[in-house]
Amino acid sequence: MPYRRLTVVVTRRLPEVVEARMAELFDIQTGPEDRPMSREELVAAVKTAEVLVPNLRDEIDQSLLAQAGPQLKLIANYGAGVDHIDVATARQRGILVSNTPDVVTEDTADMSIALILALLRRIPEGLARMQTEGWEGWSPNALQGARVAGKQLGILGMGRIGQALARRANAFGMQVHYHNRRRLREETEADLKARYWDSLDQMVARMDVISVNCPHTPSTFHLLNARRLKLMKPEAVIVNTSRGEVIDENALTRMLRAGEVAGAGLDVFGGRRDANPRLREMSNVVLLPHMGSATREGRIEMGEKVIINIKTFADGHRPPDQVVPGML
Ligand SMILES: NC(=O)C1=CN([C@@H]2O[C@H](COP(=O)(O)OP(=O)(O)OC[C@H]3O[C@@H](n4cnc5c(N)ncnc54)[C@H](O)[C@@H]3O)[C@@H](O)[C@H]2O)C=CC1
Ligand SMILES: O=C(O)C(=O)CO
Repeated sequence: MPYRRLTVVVTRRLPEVVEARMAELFDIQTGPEDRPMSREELVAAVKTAEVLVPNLRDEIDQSLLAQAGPQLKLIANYGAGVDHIDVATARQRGILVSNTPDVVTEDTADMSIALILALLRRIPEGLARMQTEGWEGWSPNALQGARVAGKQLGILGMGRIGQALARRANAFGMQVHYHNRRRLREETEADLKARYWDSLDQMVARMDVISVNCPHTPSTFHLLNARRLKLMKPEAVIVNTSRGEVIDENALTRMLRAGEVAGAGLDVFGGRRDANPRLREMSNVVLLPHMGSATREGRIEMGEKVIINIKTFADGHRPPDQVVPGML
């Protein structure tokens, strides 16, 4: 039987090589400009697409899915996190959801470790000083940071990225701890030299660095709320490359201002909006514009994953990276 080309709507421009390969395999539609789709455009997309390729900027919620036509069968997300997609509603409507894990793991773990180094070693302050004042010469008391080796790192969410971070932290001589929905196998723990904490509170209270690496789900929303953040040692810092919603950002901002938390390195912000403006004013805060997985290689591999998920589905099989409710 000849292969029927699926109608695939891609909500945002992807790397050229990915779009070119998609165009060979599918009937693809992308906007002429590189900008997020408006709500009206998204509604039009779910009415015509057999496969929708959204990204984390697109809110694929219940009301959008209610307007989807019966032809929509797969949402092949360009990205690992799927907290912008109502996976349960999609399932009820017989729409499969897939994502792009693994290919974002190493790059995002690099960014977590980069934020840890930046904070502990005060790299942004050094950069800013060079840019504004230039170098005034070496001084024993200038810009003393904290030694990375020997610090206790607590990883919240020991999945793919959490484990890749643990390996990096080992190489830097940090002591690795973790809290996860499920405890890892003994051999994996030994391999990662990681100590498991059943109690998140107890782990938070003892760490020098906390790294957030769990997905945003109903059970992780504000998992690090004001009460838990208050348990942190005042000299401890926190980094987040997962999703902003896992931390109560307003509580964190207040505590950073009050000196109750020593520093924060944030790649992600609640609701995927801009960071609290107060955070921008603080020298002990490092903000990045959600660039944890942003490498040329990674963005192409994410596209390749999307293609494999669609192609496998088109061939009558389940996409290899299918996401089901409750899985994350
Ligand atoms: N900043 C960036 O550019 C990127 C951010 N991400 C974010 O990182 C997240 C994690 O990615 P992966 O490591 O690939 O996911 P993963 O699914 O491999 O690992 C997540 C871990 O969190 C754990 N977890 C889930 N709920 C929990 C809870 N309530 N308490 C404790 N642990 C819990 C899971 O058991 C799992 O071990 C993604 O969901 C995404 O939001 C992913 C890629 C790039
Ligand atoms: O994949 C994700 O979830 C991201 O945040 C961007 O790569």
